[in-house]
Amino acid sequence: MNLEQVTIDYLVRIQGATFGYDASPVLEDVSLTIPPGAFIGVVGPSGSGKTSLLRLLTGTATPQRGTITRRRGLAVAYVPQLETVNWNFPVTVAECVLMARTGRTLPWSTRQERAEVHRVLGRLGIEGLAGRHIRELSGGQQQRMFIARALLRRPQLLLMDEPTTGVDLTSRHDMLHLLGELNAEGVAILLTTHDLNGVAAHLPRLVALNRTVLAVGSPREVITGPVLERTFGAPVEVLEHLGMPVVLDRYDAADHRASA
Ligand SMILES: Nc1ncnc2c1ncn2[C@@H]1O[C@H](COP(=O)(O)OP(=O)(O)OP(=O)(O)O)[C@@H](O)[C@H]1O
Repeated sequence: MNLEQVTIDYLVRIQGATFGYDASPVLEDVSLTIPPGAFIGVVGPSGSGKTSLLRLLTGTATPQRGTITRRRGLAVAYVPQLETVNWNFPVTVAECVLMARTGRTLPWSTRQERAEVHRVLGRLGIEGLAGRHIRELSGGQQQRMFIARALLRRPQLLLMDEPTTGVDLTSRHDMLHLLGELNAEGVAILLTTHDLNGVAAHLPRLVALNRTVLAVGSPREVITGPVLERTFGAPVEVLEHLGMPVVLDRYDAADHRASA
């Protein structure tokens, strides 16, 4: 075993990365390491660079300064924000999933490819929707379909942009449960979320991002008044409930003070 094999214990490492779409950077001096088995949530306000960070991780964007090192042969899959998808595209769920693998749809697929699509749809509990048009799915089902597409690539790292936006409470809970299972099976996960109480507080590790990484740690270390104020640029009140941090938005905070 050579020295490199001994010391590389990460899937992706970003060091001092600066990135912008034009002259002004949207990410500046970002350093972040994703170890094998990680389950990380990235939190930050709209426009803070969360999607851009995912683009650096997938390799669809390249930093103007700094480096990104990926473990050799790393399989990365990306689940986009639902609102960026053209849901009128005339395909069924099975076809859409299959296209992620082959670029082709059903008439030209092999029996093995179709069997794999059904296996992965079954794994996500949406096998019964295989023949439906993608437009007919609920938000939670659409997310599952995209996770199915991602899993077909057998990723070691799954990147997800806002996986719980537009889904109801039960679907959000099911989604977190599913992601927890995938993570326990060895898939590293990094997702972005706006939902501090419903999603971020339940993840093992968080990154607070606003143009640069402002904090990395457990929810108790990151979901704090000072870190959130630096990240979101406004005072945030944080309580503790059953050992977990709970963020009060201003409206809730006012109610809380009134009833205290
Ligand atoms: N393709 C693009 N061309 C030019 N500017 C872009 C492009 N994509 C994003 N930006 C800008 O880069 C900044 C960071 O955007 P990004 O989408 O990474 O933030 P975000 O944290 O994911 O936001 P949100 O939470 O709203 O999805 C924003 O100011 C945005 O307007």
